Amino acid sequence: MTQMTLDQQKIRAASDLHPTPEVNFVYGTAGFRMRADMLDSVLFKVGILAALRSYKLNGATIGVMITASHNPEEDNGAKLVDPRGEMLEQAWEVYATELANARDADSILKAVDSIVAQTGITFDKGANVIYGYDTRPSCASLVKALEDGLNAAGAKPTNFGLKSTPQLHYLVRCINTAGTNDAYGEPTEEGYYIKLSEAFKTLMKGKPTLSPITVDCANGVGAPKLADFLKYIDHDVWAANIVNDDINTKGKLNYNAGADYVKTQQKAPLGATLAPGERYCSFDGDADRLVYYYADEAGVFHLLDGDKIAGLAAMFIMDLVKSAGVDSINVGVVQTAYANGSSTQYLTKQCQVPVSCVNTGVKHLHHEAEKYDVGVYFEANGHGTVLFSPEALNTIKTTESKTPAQNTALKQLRALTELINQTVGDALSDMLMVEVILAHRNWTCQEWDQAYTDLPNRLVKVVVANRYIFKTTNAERTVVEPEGLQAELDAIVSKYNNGRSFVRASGTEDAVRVYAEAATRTETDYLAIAVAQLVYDRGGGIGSLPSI
Ligand SMILES: CC(=O)N[C@H]1[C@@H](OP(=O)(O)O)O[C@H](CO)[C@@H](O)[C@@H]1O
Ligand SMILES: [Mg+2]
Repeated sequence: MTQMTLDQQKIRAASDLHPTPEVNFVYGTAGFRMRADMLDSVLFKVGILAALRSYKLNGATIGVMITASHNPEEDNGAKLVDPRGEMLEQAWEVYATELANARDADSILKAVDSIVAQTGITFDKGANVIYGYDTRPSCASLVKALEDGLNAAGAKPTNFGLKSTPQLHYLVRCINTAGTNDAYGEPTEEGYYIKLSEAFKTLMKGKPTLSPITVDCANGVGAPKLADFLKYIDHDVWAANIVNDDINTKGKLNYNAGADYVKTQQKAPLGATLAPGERYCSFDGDADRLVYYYADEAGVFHLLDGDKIAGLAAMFIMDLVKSAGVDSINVGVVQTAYANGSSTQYLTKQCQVPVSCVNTGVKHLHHEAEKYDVGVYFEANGHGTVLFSPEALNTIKTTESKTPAQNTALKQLRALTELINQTVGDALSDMLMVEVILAHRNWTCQEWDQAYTDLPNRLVKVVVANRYIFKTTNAERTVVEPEGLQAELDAIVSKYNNGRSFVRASGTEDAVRVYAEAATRTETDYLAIAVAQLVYDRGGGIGSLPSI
């Protein structure tokens, strides 16, 4: 039944059951994320907010994903998903933060009223919210808090159960596009597997069978979901060994495993012994990030991160676009300042692909990627995807082939648009894309890695009294405050061959991040520590600094 207004009494009564602790909550880069035992009130309010967002959009289905991605098991979090499967519109992040910090029923109702007034919400079309959660033990009680919020605000809730983050994004888009020209797929988990597996099989047709890949699932939701996906693929076409698939033992989630661990530690996860010549990859805890790696003949570990995946994808798509005779489609790559300098050089100089650099955070990359016909975006940490514009999709769909070769290329391009999850970075879909490209190129990881050599790089965290005094511009590559800091930084950087360094306040941790790269490992370490020292001195550093 639809309603014309919110039931204030209901919200008041329910909010008494979810008291707000004295914590400053922020809807940040990745939604709300912190220790799970602090999040009960937050989830209750996320329920209210998701309902409001749906009312605002005339009953379009909104998603809520309960996860803390690669964070330790004791953390949890929540992110809202907009109707096309995208991240919540930025203006609403402010409302999320306001509501989360309203400490009693009166303040909650006041915050709700203010959101309703500011955004011009009407209630007559009702509200629909779907939600899913990862494998964390805290999810069960947080789901209850979320449901209380949804019910109090009069939304129709649908529990989709255990899901990877990208699966939830997929479902939201499918539900909202069902029955339109733009229908994204069957709004079920099975529909997701069918869409991906059919496209994958089309792309693998006639290509050499790859040796089985080993997939580290960080003991997270990716493990059962990948196992489910495998049921749709004939073992002779493609096979994967799943490691770190224990989602039931306490303390194992993300522990010394997963994409974030492999990227930051630059080593293989627990449970994977690298055999030279074989392929390995890691998902993160909610299966939206992916990195590859391998060992060379000498047993040395090599990482193929988001930058490498972006390069591989961009080159492949450019070639395919040419073979399909749709060269009018332009391909661009979007990176952040954390992209390795060698990757940017390779893309711009060697491949002649336009590259944009934007602020950290997937939403920034996603929006920039929408400006290209085909926008390939990846953070170095392995979160990313490829977006095809509606015009590009239309061209790919309607172009008629003149030769068998063109016909095959067009079919493959169409399948690629189905294989790639266009809503958000998706470890499973991205992995299948990489596997397809390696099969088409007949490449090993080592051959893929030959495109360029990463510059040695180092990421250092500096804890300071107040990280927000560090303000940046130029896609976070230039510091504007504290005044004069950039000049000092430049002076340091100029002493190193191929040196590059920048500093910015983290959006997810209470620290300033220092990134440095240079021609050699030693130079990189010295540069990183010198810049970290500068930040420490200017920012009133706390605790000890990492050493060389
Ligand atoms: C250097 C780095 O990896 N930063 C990460 C990290 O953001 P920070 O704002 O740097 O804390 O978490 C974000 C959310 O997961 C991710 O998008 C981003 O790439
Ligand atoms: Mg994640």
